[in-house]
Amino acid sequence: MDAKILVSGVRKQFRSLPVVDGIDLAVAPGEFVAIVGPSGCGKSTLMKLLAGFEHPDSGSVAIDGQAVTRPTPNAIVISQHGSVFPWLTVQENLMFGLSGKDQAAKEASADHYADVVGLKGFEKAYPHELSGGMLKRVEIARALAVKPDILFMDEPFSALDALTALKMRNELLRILREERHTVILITHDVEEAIYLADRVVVLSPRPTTIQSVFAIAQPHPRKVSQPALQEIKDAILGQLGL
Ligand SMILES: Nc1ncnc2c1ncn2[C@@H]1O[C@H](COP(=O)(O)OP(=O)(O)OP(=O)(O)O)[C@@H](O)[C@H]1O
Repeated sequence: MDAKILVSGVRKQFRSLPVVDGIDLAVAPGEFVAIVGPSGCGKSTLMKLLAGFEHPDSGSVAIDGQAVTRPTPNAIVISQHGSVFPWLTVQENLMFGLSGKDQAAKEASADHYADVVGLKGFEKAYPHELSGGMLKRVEIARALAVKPDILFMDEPFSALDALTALKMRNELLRILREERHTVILITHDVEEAIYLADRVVVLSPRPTTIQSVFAIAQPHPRKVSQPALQEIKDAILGQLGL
């Protein structure tokens, strides 16, 4: 099968600081790949290269066989910082970025995705009336509403409390069962990576390269406490020097 995302020999440095040192990675359509690595190794830089926000010094990134030269509309980035517009209601936030002139169709789509992420009844609420977890849901709904092929998620749940983060993981899996997306997730949380992903890529310290890759074949829902997954977790932590 042709790769959805194909990364070939990608290198990047900022002034004299080498950050990404030759990454090769092929991601299949619909695959969920988690990326873990030591703090500051270059994870976010790699994601920006994949999403077209940064350009490699050498090597290439292709999506559907097309070289990535700038951010493409069929891929959406969800970051830890959040980007919900505080002056717009939930519904207006979800309509933002939808093309077409048909206001009623946009409203219907916004309401559908509010429902998908469990925000039914909050369509007219403003962000300041929502909890942190609900805001994250707005962000995920807004990303899904534009029906992207690829979701780039950079520590999407790291600002949430532990319980909400656990809930959001399950929400994400539920949504992915209904709407197929290719997902690249950057996380510091090895358990989160094992719980969600089909493959976990472990990056080396900066300048980063791929140190190892773990395939996770267990069906969902997974229990990270099961022996096979514990073994993978220990191996990943070992790779990270822990
Ligand atoms: N635009 C930039 N200009 C200069 N240096 C940069 C730029 N972006 C990132 N860097 C540097 O690249 C290195 C890797 O940063 P990056 O954010 O990619 O790491 P990370 O693995 O995502 O970090 P963390 O684990 O802390 O989130 C850091 O030393 C950072 O200072």
